[in-house]
Amino acid sequence: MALLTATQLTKTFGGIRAVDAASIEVPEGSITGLIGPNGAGKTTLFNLLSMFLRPDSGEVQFAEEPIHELQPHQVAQRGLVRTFQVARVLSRLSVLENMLLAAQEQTGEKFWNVWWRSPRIAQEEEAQREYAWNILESIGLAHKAHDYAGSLSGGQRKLLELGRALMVKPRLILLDEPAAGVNPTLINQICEHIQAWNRQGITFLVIEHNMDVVMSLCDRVWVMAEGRNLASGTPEEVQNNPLVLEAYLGQ
Ligand SMILES: Nc1ncnc2c1ncn2[C@@H]1O[C@H](COP(=O)(O)OP(=O)(O)OP(=O)(O)O)[C@@H](O)[C@H]1O
Repeated sequence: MALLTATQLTKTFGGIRAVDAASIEVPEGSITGLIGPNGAGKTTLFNLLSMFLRPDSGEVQFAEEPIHELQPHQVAQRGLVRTFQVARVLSRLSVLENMLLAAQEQTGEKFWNVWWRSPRIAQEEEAQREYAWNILESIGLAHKAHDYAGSLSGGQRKLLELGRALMVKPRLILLDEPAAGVNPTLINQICEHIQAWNRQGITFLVIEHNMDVVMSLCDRVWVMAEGRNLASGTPEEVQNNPLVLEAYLGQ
């Protein structure tokens, strides 16, 4: 079953058609890849899928419901969250505080709920704290919980972004370049964490330029070029597709 389906999405910026009638399907339980040369429209497509940008036209269905009229926090409440190419961690807060804030930020929780601590809210906060610890342990960041997020390496920030996305117990995570700027050892660890969470039932759509990562991680890959769909198939099919090679070489 498709968990996410986008049909004929278009987005223009001034004269530039960043996404041009592009479609994509993400099967439930999959790790699906999204690749394409620089400027192909991948990040813009992510923004459209998570409602950070509104499409000029086209439709997005998540869990069989249309979501293209919703706000990003409403999309997150339904279980679709995204990470960013440049990790959006708050450097002057601790790793644990970043985790705790993520759930509130992503689901649009009201500010007064955060400081007006009724016993029920205090209890929920305790449960969230425990959940955050469990995630930090599972992604190997528990020993950094009380360090400033600003002191983390690029790869650890990417892990923290993954952790923050996991805080809202999502069904689907859109991961924007999880391996970019990360050292090879940590790339392997990030891949293992993604696979482990996938086995626990979370679906992933991953933008990635590192082809080794795409090949080892993804069940199926969609290729974009100049805002449009170019190809889709298994990683091997896509890698051997002459159109795909041409799009990359022509860059
Ligand atoms: N806010 C914006 N205003 C104007 N043009 C934009 C905007 N966002 C993206 N674009 C343009 O849209 C096109 C697609 O950009 P996008 O960032 O989606 O590509 P990408 O495939 O994610 O590229 P990369 O792999 O380099 O991150 C590019 O030509 C880009 O310059």
